[in-house]
Amino acid sequence: MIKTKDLRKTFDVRVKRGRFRREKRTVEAVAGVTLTIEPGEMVGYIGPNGAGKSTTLKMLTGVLTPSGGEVEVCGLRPVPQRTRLALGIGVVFGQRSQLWWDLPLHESFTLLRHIYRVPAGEHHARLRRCRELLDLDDFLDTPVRQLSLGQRMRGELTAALLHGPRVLFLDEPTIGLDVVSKQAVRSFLAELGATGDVTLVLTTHDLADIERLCERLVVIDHGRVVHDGTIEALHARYGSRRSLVADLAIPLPAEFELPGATLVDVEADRHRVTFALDGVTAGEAVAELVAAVPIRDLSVVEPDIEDVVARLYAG
Ligand SMILES: Nc1ncnc2c1ncn2[C@@H]1O[C@H](COP(=O)(O)OP(=O)(O)OP(=O)(O)O)[C@@H](O)[C@H]1O
Repeated sequence: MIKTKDLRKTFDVRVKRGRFRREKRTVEAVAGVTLTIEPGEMVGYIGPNGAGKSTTLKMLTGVLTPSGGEVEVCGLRPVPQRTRLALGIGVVFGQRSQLWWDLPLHESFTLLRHIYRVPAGEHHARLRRCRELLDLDDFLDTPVRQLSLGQRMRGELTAALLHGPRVLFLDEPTIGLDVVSKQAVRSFLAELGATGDVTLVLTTHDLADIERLCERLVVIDHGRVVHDGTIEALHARYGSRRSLVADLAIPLPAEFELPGATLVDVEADRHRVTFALDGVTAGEAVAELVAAVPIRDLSVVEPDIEDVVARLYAG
């Protein structure tokens, strides 16, 4: 569905040198990205500020002409075939709007139907689905400029989907949303992704979006791909482990050892112990611990995606 080979984008910028001189400098925003994304995949495309994410998305959507390499989306070359590509893709940029500010939301949707020449039946069926899943009915008659950010974002998602795109590009779709709106947007996207009809490419700094939605994570830094795989593979690469946290009824005996796990923390006052599970399942570890000491409470903590991604960015 999406293919890039050694995709590159450079920008020529003028930087100040001394009081009067300006020097030309070339910024390599995307420095050779090779990717294949299959139909129906949900891919998180992340990286630190300035890594080249937006520039990549702009080349995939035909907004920017690549400086080098190859790119194909829905079997089309994005820049020369931009008009045809527009029929096959939907785009949501959290910071920008594709709606008409002075029109009620439903009129924006009607305009989009005419622009994309969507048959009335298809339009109404898709709109009905979005209205149900995104709870649009309370504000369909409200002018876009009066919508809250959460309401507008639900409108943006609908607008991006009404022509039935095969690929949806999302750039920070949950930025600035409160927890309830974030959950609504994430659930909607999860449901959309589960149908397998739409390929999702999601760029975000909110890693909870990625954890909830994306099996595959592509991490870019300084314009280059530094990880392409599952979140689990990233954890494995950095040796991040699950932990077993247990509140004990009595202190842990000094001689106690848990094979395949490492004791990483003891909070003396609460008799709370934390083991990193290196080579043992949570079930085996619990069984060993219960046999040795009475336990009041316990939990298994998954490795934190923020930690592992921060380590990747730092590296
Ligand atoms: N039009 C432009 N002219 C000059 N340099 C640019 C232009 N657009 C982007 N850049 C530079 O290219 C690099 C990548 O920018 P890009 O916006 O793609 O990063 P990003 O990963 O989307 O960052 P962020 O997470 O902050 O949005 C940055 O160094 C940026 O300054």
